[in-house]
Amino acid sequence: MATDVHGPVSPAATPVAQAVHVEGLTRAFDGRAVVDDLHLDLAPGEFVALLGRSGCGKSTLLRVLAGLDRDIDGTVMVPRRRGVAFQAPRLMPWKRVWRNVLLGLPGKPERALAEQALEEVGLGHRVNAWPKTLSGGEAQRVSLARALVREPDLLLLDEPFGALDALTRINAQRLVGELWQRRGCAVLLVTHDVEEAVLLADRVLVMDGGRIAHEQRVELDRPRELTDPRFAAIRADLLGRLGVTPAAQAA
Ligand SMILES: Nc1ncnc2c1ncn2[C@@H]1O[C@H](COP(=O)(O)OP(=O)(O)OP(=O)(O)O)[C@@H](O)[C@H]1O
Repeated sequence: MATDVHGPVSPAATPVAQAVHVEGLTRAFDGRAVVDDLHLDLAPGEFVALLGRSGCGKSTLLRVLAGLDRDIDGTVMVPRRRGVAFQAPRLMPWKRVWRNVLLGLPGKPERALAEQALEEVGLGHRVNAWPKTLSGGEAQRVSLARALVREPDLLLLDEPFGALDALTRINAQRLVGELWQRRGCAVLLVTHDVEEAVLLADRVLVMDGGRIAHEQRVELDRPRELTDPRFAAIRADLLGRLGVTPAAQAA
């Protein structure tokens, strides 16, 4: 796996067999460290969800891992092949769907690549559509196809289902779970939704104070059942760590 390194490489950070290796990462804005001496490793093919209160630095961390923000201290090692999808699909309205999927790829990529990726997200019939004719869920799937067309070893998802209605969201979650199992890439999913995190991830991280404050492995078989008491227990524990009281959970 070809690796990108941002920041100085410390002797300890020789290319370990990890999809992500972060050592002592700090990102400050106006003298305030939003990410503060953070350490993080993701194994190849591991699905990790990242939770945390609003403003705790999740998106900042994701942008650094995506290589969109390099104004950092510490060391970040990530695969060269990365795909990113954000809450807003960020499609270019003047380009047809297939061209949006190929956006930013080097050289002159074949249209067939976009068609394949769109097929994979269930949008084979929308290849020629204009973005404005897509539903919110479809636009989000185009954005996923754009991430997949890069054959990523690491998929970075920043609340990709945040703006979707409940039913579309459930379908999108299922799709991401299937894509992950088929592709075998590592995934880091930033979400506010504890249930979504426990449903999809091998490991759930809670960020607080600019660091990973808690880590929870989810060792339940897939597909996971919301009604499984073990699921409910993990969910309740994570909600508690996010400051949601048992009374509020029951409401
Ligand atoms: N470019 C920037 N300039 C100044 N401050 C910033 C910048 N980007 C982020 N911040 C600040 O960093 C903090 C963390 O922001 P970030 O978006 O990473 O949080 P988050 O955990 O993703 O929040 P949310 O869950 O609400 O999306 C916030 O206080 C935010 O205002």
